[in-house]
Amino acid sequence: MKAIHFGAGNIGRGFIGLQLVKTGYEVCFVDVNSTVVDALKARHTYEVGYASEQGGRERVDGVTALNSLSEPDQVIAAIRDADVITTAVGPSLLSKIAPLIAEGLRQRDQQTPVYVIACENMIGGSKHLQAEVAKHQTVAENWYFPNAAVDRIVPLQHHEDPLYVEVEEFFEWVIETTGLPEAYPRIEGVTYVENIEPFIERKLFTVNTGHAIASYLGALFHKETIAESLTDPRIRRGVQTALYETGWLLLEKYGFNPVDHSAYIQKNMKRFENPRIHDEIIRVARSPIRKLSPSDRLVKPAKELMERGIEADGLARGIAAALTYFDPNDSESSELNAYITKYGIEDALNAYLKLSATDPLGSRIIEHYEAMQQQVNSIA
Ligand SMILES: NC(=O)C1=CN([C@@H]2O[C@H](COP(=O)(O)OP(=O)(O)OC[C@H]3O[C@@H](n4cnc5c(N)ncnc54)[C@H](O)[C@@H]3O)[C@@H](O)[C@H]2O)C=CC1
Ligand SMILES: O=P(O)(O)OC[C@H]1O[C@](O)(CO)[C@@H](O)[C@@H]1O
Repeated sequence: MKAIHFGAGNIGRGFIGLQLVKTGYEVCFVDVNSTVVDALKARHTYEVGYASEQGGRERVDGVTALNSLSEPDQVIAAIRDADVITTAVGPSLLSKIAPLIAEGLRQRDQQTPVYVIACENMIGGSKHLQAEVAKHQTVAENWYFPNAAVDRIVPLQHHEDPLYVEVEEFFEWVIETTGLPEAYPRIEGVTYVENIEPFIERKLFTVNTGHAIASYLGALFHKETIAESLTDPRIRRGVQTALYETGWLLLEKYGFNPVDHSAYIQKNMKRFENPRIHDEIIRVARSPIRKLSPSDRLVKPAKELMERGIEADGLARGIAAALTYFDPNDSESSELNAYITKYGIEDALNAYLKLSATDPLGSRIIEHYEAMQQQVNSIA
């Protein structure tokens, strides 16, 4: 059994590659980072460490890698032979890897099924990748693109060994089975469900909404990590408020049990506070334009709540904080900041969040944004 995994980064090595190897796949990582690719090719093994009370390390053996920039033909050949293709490159890069995947799929024996699973923080990731592949190649009937949700906190890594990756112990990987043949491959640790929507929204609107707001409020109050942010009652309250709002929405939409969902929120607050994980604000806050887009973790639940006549003030505050965020090393943050400086907050709301300053959510965001501007000046 062969698997190709695009993106030998933190979640690629620390979660997806690990589970594939545990299942018995020979895993070939594809990446553009030559340090990581060369080390994987030379050693064929790496270690995953656990940031938990028990700690411990696991060896991931029998892996190799290819560089998609310098070895595109080899990547295409590897796709020809693969049973499963997974990705963890970041949502905005799926369009970049799609041509190579399309060419590899085109060259396959068309009788053999293949499963392509995007493991990205986005709703409908695999179907989005399928649409990107379809721009280059007609998608055959037995190329399956089941949507997935992946959850494990893997912070930025700062080790001498470029392959070592430290992860939290908790993980959840959910794959949608609707439309798959009976004999779809089972991956160790994966939960298979017929309808992924409740799972991906529960995860995105809790783990990712809470994390994002902790990061943007954290940046506003000059914190360095998520755990540090949550020791500040102003930030903690902001995160909890937003999570009870998204919780209300999830209960309305999917009929989750309120007691179970409250426990899920508290479990995630504990994950954010894990003292063994140094999760830097810059990682969790990265790509604010994507995180502020109408289909992502902040604006989507806020809009859906307001449409139901339910308050979303905590989310509005989190969104405002995201609009104040600035990291000069993050291209999206730089773009957003330059846009706000040039055209003002109302136009930015329109251009990036697809919200008008006069609608109830837009006007709440602007009120918070203006209050925060004063706060920025007073705590600077
Ligand atoms: N780190 C985490 O805790 C989690 C991350 N995710 C998702 O996984 C995805 C990756 O996140 P991370 O692993 O944290 O990021 P990362 O930056 O550590 O890994 C991304 C990898 O993709 C590689 N890459 C970039 N362009 C490429 C290309 N054209 N072809 C092949 N590889 C390419 C990069 O060199 C890097 O090694 C994101 O969508 C993220 O939302 C999901 C759950 C948890
Ligand atoms: O990877 P993204 O979408 O930029 O967002 C970072 C988020 O993803 C995770 O790494 C995993 O869901 C969270 O820890 C964090 O909230």
